[in-house]
Amino acid sequence: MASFEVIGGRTLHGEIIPQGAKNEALQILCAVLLTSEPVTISNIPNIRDVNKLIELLRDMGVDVEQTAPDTYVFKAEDVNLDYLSSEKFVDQARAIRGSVMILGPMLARYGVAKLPKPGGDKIGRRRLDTHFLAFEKLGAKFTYDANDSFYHLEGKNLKGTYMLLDEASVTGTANIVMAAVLAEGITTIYNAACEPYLQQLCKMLVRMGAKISGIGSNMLIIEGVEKLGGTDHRMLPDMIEIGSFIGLAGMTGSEITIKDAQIRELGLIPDTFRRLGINMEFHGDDIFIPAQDSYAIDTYIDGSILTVSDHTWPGFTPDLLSIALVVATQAKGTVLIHQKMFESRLFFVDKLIDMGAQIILCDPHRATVIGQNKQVPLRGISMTSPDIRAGVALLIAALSAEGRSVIHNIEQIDRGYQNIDGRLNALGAQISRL
Ligand SMILES: CC(=O)N[C@H]1[C@@H](OP(=O)(O)OP(=O)(O)OC[C@H]2O[C@@H](n3ccc(=O)[nH]c3=O)[C@H](O)[C@@H]2O)O[C@H](CO)[C@@H](O)[C@@H]1O
Ligand SMILES: C=C(OP(=O)(O)O)C(=O)O
Repeated sequence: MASFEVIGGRTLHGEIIPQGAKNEALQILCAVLLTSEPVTISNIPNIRDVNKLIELLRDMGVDVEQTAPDTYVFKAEDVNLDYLSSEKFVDQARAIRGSVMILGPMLARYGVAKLPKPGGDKIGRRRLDTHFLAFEKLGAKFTYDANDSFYHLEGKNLKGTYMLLDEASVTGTANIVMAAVLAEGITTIYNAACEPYLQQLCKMLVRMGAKISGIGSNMLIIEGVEKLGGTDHRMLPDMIEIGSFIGLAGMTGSEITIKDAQIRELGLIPDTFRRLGINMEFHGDDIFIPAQDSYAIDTYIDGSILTVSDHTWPGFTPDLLSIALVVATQAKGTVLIHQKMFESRLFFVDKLIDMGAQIILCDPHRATVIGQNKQVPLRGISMTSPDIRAGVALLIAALSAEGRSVIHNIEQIDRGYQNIDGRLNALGAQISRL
């Protein structure tokens, strides 16, 4: 288990370029399985989860060539179906959440797919029913083996149909879209998730020859085609990393410019941090966050306490609530953080309380944060990162705190943030890998 040692209390200064989006990358990489032609993908983040998925694809028989540090060409001509029965496949698929999205493309192209329970953050129940109910609607036969937690799918002739998803699952929608593009006839997916990740996936599939309308809305209409061809695709900047940097700047009183942030794709992220008191200016597509000695949480128009809660897109993403929470601990004012989707994502507040933050964990989903207006700084402690976003929230807390902190289990952070210590040290942070 690797750790970061962080010497807090330093202000940072300078420009930072966000990495390519992790959750988009996981979808886009799986889509290369849909064609035998080359697919060139650029702005691929160099992070653990993405590298693991690339390795998995290579081991499945996909030809993978790295042509630049962030660019790869994939050619899925000879996919080895037997590999899905190997022990190595089980280990690889169990290590990341993104592996679940090989199911749709494999089913669509080869009529068969299987997967053990995928990995990802342990942040509460993460059911996959939406995926399998939809595959069944397309005509696939689904079985679940409870002994080894293996999901099996079979179906050579998928047929388009109307479906109303039981929830707007992000990876679920990606999986269904990737199965439907090669199904016969028309598939209508209502209550589809519509995050920028999915919009990017759909746009890429259209460039490959798919027929998809309604992109960006919660109703996707897909007319199946016989085959798809190759394409080029460039990943958007990671909106969760951008939100994390906005929070970091506010909390540490730093002046930071986030370069080429593709602001129109950020939805409510900038405004949510503004309501927590963080000033920012848009200079073209750059976000400039000036140094602030203090910042104040907004109230509602009637003066009542602000709530920051997650929602499916275009609502505020659940992946930034932990960052919003940590930012609030040093703001002036009070906020209720309401994590509606996941039931175990707020428990990391214990560590912030140990650092001196004023937080009441009301129940697993809600925490009231009473900001200390930078009058009482957090103090450095030793702590363990429970999940990727809590890990970065703790890193931000440690960077703002007085003294030395040690964060254990930083593999969680490395899952989704490329060389975070090197990039933040270049802005003046003091983070060492132990
Ligand atoms: C690899 C990847 O892309 N992971 C993201 C993806 O995970 P993932 O696709 O696994 O998450 P889902 O969208 O399926 O659902 C997340 C959780 O929210 C619940 N739920 C979902 C939709 C809904 O309308 N109501 C509801 O309560 C689900 O029951 C589940 O517990 O989307 C999540 C929700 O944005 C993000 O946190 C993850 O970072
Ligand atoms: C929960 C997350 O990732 P995963 O779905 O890969 O666990 C996340 O990116 O915040």
